[in-house]
Amino acid sequence: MTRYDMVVIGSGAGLMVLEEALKQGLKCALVEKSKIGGTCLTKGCIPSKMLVYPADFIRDMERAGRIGIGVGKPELHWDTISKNMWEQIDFHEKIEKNLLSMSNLHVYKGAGRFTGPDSLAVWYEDGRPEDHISGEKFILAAGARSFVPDILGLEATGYLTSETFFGEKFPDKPWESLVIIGGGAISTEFAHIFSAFGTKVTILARASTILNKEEEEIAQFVTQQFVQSGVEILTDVDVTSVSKDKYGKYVTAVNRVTGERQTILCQEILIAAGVQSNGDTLDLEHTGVEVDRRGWISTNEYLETTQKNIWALGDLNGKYQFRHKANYEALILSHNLFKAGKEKRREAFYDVVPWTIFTHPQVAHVGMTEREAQKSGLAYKTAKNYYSEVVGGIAMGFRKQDGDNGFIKIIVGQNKKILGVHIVGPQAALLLQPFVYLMNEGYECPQMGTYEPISESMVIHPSLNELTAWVFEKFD
Ligand SMILES: Cc1cc2nc3c(=O)[nH]c(=O)nc-3n(C[C@H](O)[C@H](O)[C@H](O)COP(=O)(O)OP(=O)(O)OC[C@H]3O[C@@H](n4cnc5c(N)ncnc54)[C@H](O)[C@@H]3O)c2cc1C
Ligand SMILES: NC(=O)c1ccc[n+]([C@@H]2O[C@H](COP(=O)([O-])OP(=O)(O)OC[C@H]3O[C@@H](n4cnc5c(N)ncnc54)[C@H](O)[C@@H]3O)[C@@H](O)[C@H]2O)c1
Repeated sequence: MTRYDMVVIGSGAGLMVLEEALKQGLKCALVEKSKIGGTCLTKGCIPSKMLVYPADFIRDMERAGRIGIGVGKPELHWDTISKNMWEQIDFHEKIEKNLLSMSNLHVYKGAGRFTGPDSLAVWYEDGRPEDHISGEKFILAAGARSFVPDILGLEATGYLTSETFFGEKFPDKPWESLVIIGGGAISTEFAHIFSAFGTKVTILARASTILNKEEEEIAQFVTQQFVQSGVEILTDVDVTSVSKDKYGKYVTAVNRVTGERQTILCQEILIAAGVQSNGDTLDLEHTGVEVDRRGWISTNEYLETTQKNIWALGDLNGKYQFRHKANYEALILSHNLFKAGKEKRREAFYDVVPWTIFTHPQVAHVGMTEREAQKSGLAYKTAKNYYSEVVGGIAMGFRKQDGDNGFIKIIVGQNKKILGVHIVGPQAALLLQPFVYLMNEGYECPQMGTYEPISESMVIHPSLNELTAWVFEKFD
């Protein structure tokens, strides 16, 4: 049995810790059962944004008349759009080649499961005999996978998840109609993409609104914009069954409040009902690693699990599922493992986690919603400003009475402390990011006037903010 100084399971943000370990000259193993690069690169943030941008462009063209530009009906070149997207996904091959050339690293392309607190079996899909390895330290970065609700007829009818969409079920052309089950981030990004590409989209959401983690006014605003663009939204519904015949797929949903039943005919069904931990694939019962009742691995502020030689980061610990959050944790862990003495260890904080839903209009979020501020009992005040109130927005064609006139809403506590910021409209991610830096100043970053609030903050991924924030990593 080969023994390693460090074994990393999962090649998303896990790669960042691995790279640091390799730089230190440690003998390392990487265990990855799928494409190297993880969800973000191969089936998440990056390929989805290669589709979002063309969809944004179509929506901008549609409103160009307001600023005095005439354009014809946009023509969709699906081959070009798909090619650009697959080029990004295929980057995993380059990363793998590079890793394979490293002398102090062995890459195991299989599924890892613990056989003891410091030993792992690697199982291969192609039937090769298992490998057995052991390690001094283990980094769990195995992420999460789509949660598929138990719906009558679903398996027999067939459906997509983000994993199969960015895989074997990628369509030859946009569907004529699509039902999306779920009303969160994936749902609203895919609804934007495919409605702009001409697909008739219906969203079936269990909650009383789509985007139910967002500021209520913003969820309503996006709902109105979607309806305006022809997206049908049914909220408060339970999907009870699906079936198919020669005309297509049928999705039946029952309103949880009124009991009304509705059946929708569509060409394809996308499940976007949240994610579940991949912790259950790791046979953690052979270790002392504790998981919570939903299977997320419990970690403390140092990303330590309850087993002293095992750390966990990213989606797997259930604390916000964003790539920039996983990166933040990977940097903290690398620092603590390789650069710090015990007393100088960095702690992970989750008070200032920003995100952007790249739907249309874009939605950006950091800190508390007003409802959360109310619940907290803190004294607070709010303020709103609309795109139509500033020349930049007016020049983009926004007027007070326009239905798509987006806004920023801030929630501020005592002593001018920023509690929450929510933006809906063009470039929301870019507009939000400075608030993230401010919210971190004097908290994560003790000295004022340095670039630390930028370099130490989470930077919304994948947004153009990375252009300005990552420059601090490029010193000669
Ligand atoms: C469609 C979509 C769009 C998204 N868009 C955004 C976005 O715009 N911005 C954003 O910040 N986040 C986005 N996310 C979320 C983001 O992708 C995740 O938060 C992030 O990738 C998590 O990184 P990770 O390193 O924790 O896990 P992952 O990147 O998921 O890596 C885990 C890896 O572990 C492997 N693995 C799992 N179990 C085992 C095992 N037993 N043995 C071996 N290997 C194993 C998996 O194959 C996987 O490659 C999106 C997600 C999806 C699905
Ligand atoms: N731009 C981004 O940062 C981005 C984009 C896409 C995905 N993501 C991440 O990926 C993860 C997965 O995205 P997601 O959209 O699947 O999850 P999500 O948690 O954002 O949304 C899931 C939604 O589905 C609803 N739901 C659950 N079960 C349902 C059912 N049976 N029927 C109808 N609705 C149901 C939930 O109420 C929830 O609103 C998220 O955690 C998110 O953080 C991020």
